[in-house]
Amino acid sequence: MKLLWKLGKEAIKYRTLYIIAIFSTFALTLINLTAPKILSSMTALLEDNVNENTLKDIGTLTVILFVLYLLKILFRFLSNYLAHKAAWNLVEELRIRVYNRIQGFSMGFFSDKQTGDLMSRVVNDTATFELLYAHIIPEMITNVVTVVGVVIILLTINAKLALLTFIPIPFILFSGWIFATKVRPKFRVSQMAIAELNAKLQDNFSGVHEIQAFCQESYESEQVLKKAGVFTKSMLYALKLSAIFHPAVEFLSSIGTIIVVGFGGFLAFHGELSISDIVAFLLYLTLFYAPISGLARLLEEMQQAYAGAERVMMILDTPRDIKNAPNAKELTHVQGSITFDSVAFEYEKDVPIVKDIDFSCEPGQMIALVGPTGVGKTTLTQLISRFYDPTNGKILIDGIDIKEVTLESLRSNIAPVLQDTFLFNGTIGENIGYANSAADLDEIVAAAKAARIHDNIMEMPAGYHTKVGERGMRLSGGQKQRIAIARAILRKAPIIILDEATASVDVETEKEIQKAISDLAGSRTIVAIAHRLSTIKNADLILVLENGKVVQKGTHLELLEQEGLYKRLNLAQNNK
Ligand SMILES: Nc1ncnc2c1ncn2[C@@H]1O[C@H](COP(=O)(O)OP(=O)(O)OP(=O)(O)O)[C@@H](O)[C@H]1O
Repeated sequence: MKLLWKLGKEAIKYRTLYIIAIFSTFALTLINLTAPKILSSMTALLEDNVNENTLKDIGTLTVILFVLYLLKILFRFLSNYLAHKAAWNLVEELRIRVYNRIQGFSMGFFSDKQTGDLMSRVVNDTATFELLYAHIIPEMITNVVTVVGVVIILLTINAKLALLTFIPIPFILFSGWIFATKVRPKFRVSQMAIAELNAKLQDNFSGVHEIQAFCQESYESEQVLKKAGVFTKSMLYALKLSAIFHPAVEFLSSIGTIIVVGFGGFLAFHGELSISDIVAFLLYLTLFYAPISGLARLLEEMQQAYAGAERVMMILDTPRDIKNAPNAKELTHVQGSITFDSVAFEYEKDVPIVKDIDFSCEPGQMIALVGPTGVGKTTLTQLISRFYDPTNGKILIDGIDIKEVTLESLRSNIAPVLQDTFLFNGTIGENIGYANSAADLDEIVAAAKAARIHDNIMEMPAGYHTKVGERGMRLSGGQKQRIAIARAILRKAPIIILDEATASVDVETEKEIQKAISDLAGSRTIVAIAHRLSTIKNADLILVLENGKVVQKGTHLELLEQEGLYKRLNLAQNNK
C-alpha cells in the first residue's frame, strides 16, 4: 500500500498528460462499444420496412460511423502517445535519480554488488514504470469498461441469450490463470537463460586475453554453446505451451459464437430475436472474451511491475552511509597537515583491519606507509578521502575533523593515484583532464611533463588525442600509471595519495617519477604506499604496519638503526 502511494506520488508530476491519456483511453473504448451498435442498427433498418427514409438513415449512420472512426484516430493517438510520453519521462527521471543515488553510495555499498545488477536497476527496473503506466493501467481501464459495457448491452438486447454467452467466462478465466501462472513463467526461465548467456559473454570478452593465453577457446566455446542451448530449449518449451494454450482459448471463445448461432437462431426462428440483434451479439462477442482471458496476464504483469518498482524504491530509500554532516562546512585554504587520532576500521563487523592508528604530519611533508601485503595500507588512505568512515577515532586535516566538512570540498583537496589505474574510454588528453575540467591543453601538457609521460604521448600517432581503449587497454601498465600521476598533479590538490604509484614502471622511469614526486614534495603533503623501500627513502615519516597496527615510526635512517620489520624488509630487498 505504501509502495502504491509512492508510485502515485512519482507520477504526479505528469498528471496532466496522464489524465488526458486516460480520458482518451476511456473515449476510445466507448467508441469501440458504439460501433457494433451502429452496424446492427443498419441491419435493423434493412430488416424493417424499407422506404425512402431508410436510405437517409443509412446515410446518417455512415456519417456517424465515419466521424467515430476519425475520432478513434485522435483518441488512439492521445491515449497511446501521451501515456507513453508521461511514462518514459518518468522513467528517464527515475533512471537519473537511481544513478545519482548509486553513484553517491560509499565503497562499502559496491563491495558486494555486481555491476550487471546495478545496471539492471538503472535500466530495466525503472522501465517497469513504463509497463505499469503506459500498458497495464490503460489496458485495465479498457478491459473493465469493455466487459461491463458489453455485459450491459447484451443483457438489454436479450437476457436469456446473454446469460448463455456468459457460460464460457469461468473457463476462459481459468485458462487465463493457467497461462499466467504456468506458461508465462516458462518464458521467464528463458529470459533468465539469456541473461546468463549475456553475463558469460561479458566475462569472456573481458577475459579474452586469459582465454587465449591458456588455450581455453574450445572449452569456452562449449560453455557458450551450453548456455545458448539452455535458452533455445527453454524458449521452445514455452512456445510449445503457448501454442497449445492460444488455440484452446480461441476455441473457448468461439463457444459463445456457437451459442449465438444455435440458440440465437432458435430464438429468431420463434420470433423472439431479430436478425439485427443476432448481428449485435456476434459483433459484441468479438470484443468480449479477449479482456477476460487477459485478466490473469494483467494481474501477473502488475506483480512483475510492482517487484521492479520495489527494487527502484529500495535504492531511492536506502540512506547514504557516507554523507555530509547537517552543518558541514567547506574545507578551504588547506595547508595539508594530517592527523590520525586512535583510528580503527573494519569492513565487516568484528573483523578489525587496522586499530589504534595515531600519527601526525605537517603540511608539505611526505609520509610513507610500509608493511606486508594486506596489512591495511590502502584502507588507511581510503579513510582520508572518506571512502569509508573509521569505526573508531577520527582523522583531521589542518586540525578539522574530516566528518565536519563537505565531502566534495574534502575530496577536491586530495589527488589520488590509485593502485589500479582506471582510465575512461576516451583520449589521453581527456583522461588527464578528468581531474580538473577547467584545465586547458597547456596545463594538461605541463602535468604530463611533470609525470614524465609527455614524450611517450608525443610518440603516439595522435598524441594527446590518442584513444586509450576500454579501461585504457591500449596502453602499457607503466603508461597508465604515469597518466594517473599526471591526472593527480593536474588536480593541484594540497594532498596527494600515491598508492604504489611506481609499481608498474621500470627502474629508469621510476627514478624519473621519483624526481617528479620530489618536485612536488614540500609544496604538497604526500601520502605514499610503497613496497619498494628505495622509493620512500626521503619520506619525512615512515609508518611500518604489521597486524593492523603501527609497529614502527621514523625516517628511513632512524628505522634502519632499529631492530624490527623495516630493517628486515630493507635487508630482504637489498639482497634481491
Ligand atoms: N571492500 C573490502 N571488503 C572487505 N575486506 C576488504 C575490502 N577491501 C580490502 N579488504 C581487506 O582488508 C585488508 C587490507 O586491505 P588493503 O588493501 O588495505 O591492504 P594493503 O596493505 O593495501 O595491501 P597491498 O599491499 O596488497 O595493496 C585485506 O585483508 C583485504 O582483504
